[in-house]
Amino acid sequence: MGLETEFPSEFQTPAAPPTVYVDEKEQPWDVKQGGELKVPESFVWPDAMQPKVAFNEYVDVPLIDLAPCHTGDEIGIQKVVKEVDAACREWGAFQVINHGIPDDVVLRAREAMKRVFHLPPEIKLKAQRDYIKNYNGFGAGSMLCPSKQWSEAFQFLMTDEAAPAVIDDYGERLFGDDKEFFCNAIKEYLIGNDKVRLLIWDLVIKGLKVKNDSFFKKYLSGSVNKGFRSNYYPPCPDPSKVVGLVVHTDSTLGLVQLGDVGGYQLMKDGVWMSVNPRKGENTLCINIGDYIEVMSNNQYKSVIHRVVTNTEEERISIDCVAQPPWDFPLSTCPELIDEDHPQIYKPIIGKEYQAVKLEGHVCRPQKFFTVAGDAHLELRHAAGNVFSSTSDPSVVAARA
Ligand SMILES: O=C(O)CCC(=O)C(=O)O
Ligand SMILES: [Fe+2]
Repeated sequence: MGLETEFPSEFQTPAAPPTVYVDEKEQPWDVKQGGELKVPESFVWPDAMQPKVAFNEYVDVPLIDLAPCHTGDEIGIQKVVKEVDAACREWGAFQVINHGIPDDVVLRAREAMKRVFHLPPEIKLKAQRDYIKNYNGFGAGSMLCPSKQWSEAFQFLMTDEAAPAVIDDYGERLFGDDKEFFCNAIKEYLIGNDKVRLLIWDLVIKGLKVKNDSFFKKYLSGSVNKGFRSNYYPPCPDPSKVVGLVVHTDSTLGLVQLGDVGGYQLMKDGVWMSVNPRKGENTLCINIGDYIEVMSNNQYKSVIHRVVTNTEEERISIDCVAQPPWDFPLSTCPELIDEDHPQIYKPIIGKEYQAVKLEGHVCRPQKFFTVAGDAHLELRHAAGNVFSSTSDPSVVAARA
């Protein structure tokens, strides 16, 4: 079945799709060497890029209670706006409770994804990622990273109108006649996420004190593409040598359900920190993303993050995003540019921006569109991300 949301034709010839583990007979995490589970050599990352902070050396990122936004308590809402504003400026990420997605909806979505990731490779192959058309389906952790990550992911990007058919199609391929649980769980979860996204978006506009909010509102109007992405990180015999998900920033506002197991790490002031997933508390982790960083003239930060693994427990996360059509002109809100706050970013079309990311510049590709040229390149290196292109020697070494 054709999916409505396809990449523009410029994207349809990616240089080389990364390895898709699901097409191998055995998954790397199940391969025994001499009777013991070991990390295959091809998964070992260069020293400088190996994670040094453990999955459970937790820090608390700002935790914001959204309850007042549901009761309409004006004083409470003002407090939430201030908290969100401070978190976006300092961290680029925060966790929320009382976001409005009921516990049982979250649990069903998580259970559905657990069933998906536990399917045998030959079934997953039926939903293999389509690297030519739209990057939807099953595949290696990050499609932006040519090195092997200790994870796999299932994702799709689609318009609201296309969503039910896309989900039914994947349900059929993965579960046949038993697809109902999966389909209902994912559809319900997406509806819940839409409401939270609009709420956060509103708080962002209030926090930035923008008088004419149409600049921001345009972003989420019209034929918006919704993205669903679930990541699976199996236990790893040696987490110090591998990367679960490569260092990156999210393009757009991301609502990440971190699950109960640590592993999500963000970088703040040049230091990696493991975010406490707050087991059992029904939180969402909000990543501000690059687009809002650009729209806000760098007042709100797009958080640099990655995922590390552990030896004991598998980890599943679910990340939902929304983005305007590919020809959306990404630019800075005119109200947020003045003498004291000169424009940081050149305007760019959404698809050009994505093309830069897909080329392998996986983390804050600012060098391509800051007014000041290369000024922000340092950041990528500070994040330990030395991928500047797929011909980068360290990448080639890591792939060999
Ligand atoms: O697995 C996680 O916790 C985060 C996943 C993530 O960063 C992503 O899907 O962009
Ligand atoms: Fe991310």
